[in-house]
Amino acid sequence: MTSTESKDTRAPAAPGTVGVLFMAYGGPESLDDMPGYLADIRAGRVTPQAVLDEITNNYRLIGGKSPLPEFTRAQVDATMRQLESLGRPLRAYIGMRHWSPWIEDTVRDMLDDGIEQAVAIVLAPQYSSMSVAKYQKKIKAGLEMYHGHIDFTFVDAYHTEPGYITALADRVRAGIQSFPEGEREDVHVILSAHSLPVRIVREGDPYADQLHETARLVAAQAGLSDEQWSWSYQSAGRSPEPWLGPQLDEHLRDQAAKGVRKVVSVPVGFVSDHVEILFDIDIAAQEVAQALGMTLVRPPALNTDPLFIGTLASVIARHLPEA
Ligand SMILES: C=CC1=C(C)c2cc3[nH]c(cc4nc(cc5[nH]c(cc1n2)c(C)c5CCC(=O)O)C(CCC(=O)O)=C4C)c(C)c3C=C
Ligand SMILES: [Fe+2]
Ligand SMILES: [Fe+2]
Repeated sequence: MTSTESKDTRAPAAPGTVGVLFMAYGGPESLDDMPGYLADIRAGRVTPQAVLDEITNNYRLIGGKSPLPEFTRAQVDATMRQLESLGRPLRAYIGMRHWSPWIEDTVRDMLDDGIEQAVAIVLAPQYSSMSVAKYQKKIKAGLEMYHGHIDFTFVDAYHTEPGYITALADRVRAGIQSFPEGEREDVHVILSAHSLPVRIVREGDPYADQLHETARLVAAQAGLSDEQWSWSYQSAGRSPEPWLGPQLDEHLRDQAAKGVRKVVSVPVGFVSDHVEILFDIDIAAQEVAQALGMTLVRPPALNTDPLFIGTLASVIARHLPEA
């Protein structure tokens, strides 16, 4: 069954069918969704009007909605097609953390379908108490809310999976090759990911370490020397406490001060196009780079790259209960 099949037309699952629950951040499907979407992300705290206006405008500039739900559905369908070769009865489900289809509602659908065993994976390769752990808590909340039991196996992280690393290294190489041959030696690669409050990492969160591990593997596989690449965070939230840095805009300024004029930007923590790439890099960071006299190239996001889809399929296959 594909991820797009409607709940109304879905038959009960055959006995022994294993549910595969793909979870993603969620995104507004129109500008009207913005206040509700932000209220959920901000856990009900009122979003100041200026912040709401700014973020709404960012979405307007990338087409008035988040492309994340569509890319998520495409990733899920492609992964399930690969998993068909296992010859096992599997059924795909999608649950979003901050927008519909909400994880809790999807868990209810799984219970209604008679699913008893399931694998849950987040479309984010690095584990954090602020991301993956929160998705997993929502599954537990759904089971409590609907008074059911499903034996879930959780995928916590897959940040060193070879297919994922190769797909990113391919992007680094493609970005460098987009410059004329004689200029490629001067290209600097910036690998980045969503920032997190410093406090969370000080409390022992593995997110930053896992990101650095991913980045080192990607740089090594792309054959970059230590001078040819650097690390940056991006998309820090608008809260007063310190977030992990350097932020992409200040990092670009530092690199420009060192004489860098050609940049390849590869966000490694995001697996599909959404506002943190399409606005934060393609518009905001691009503007900073241009003002600094830099050329910034951002290769395509992973989306349905076969290497990445193969990674998802293999990670899920390894977490399936014994047949
Ligand atoms: C590991 C941590 C986080 C990841 C990964 C992440 C991905 C991610 N975020 C957005 C969009 C928004 N995030 C916002 C706030 C926000 N994000 C995180 C953490 C991660 N996000 C935190 C801790 C916060 C702060 C929440 C709070 O209590 O205020 C926001 C709100 C506006 C803002 O503060 O900038 C948006 C929008 C996407 C699309 C995404 C990856 C798919
Ligand atoms: Fe976020
Ligand atoms: Fe964010």
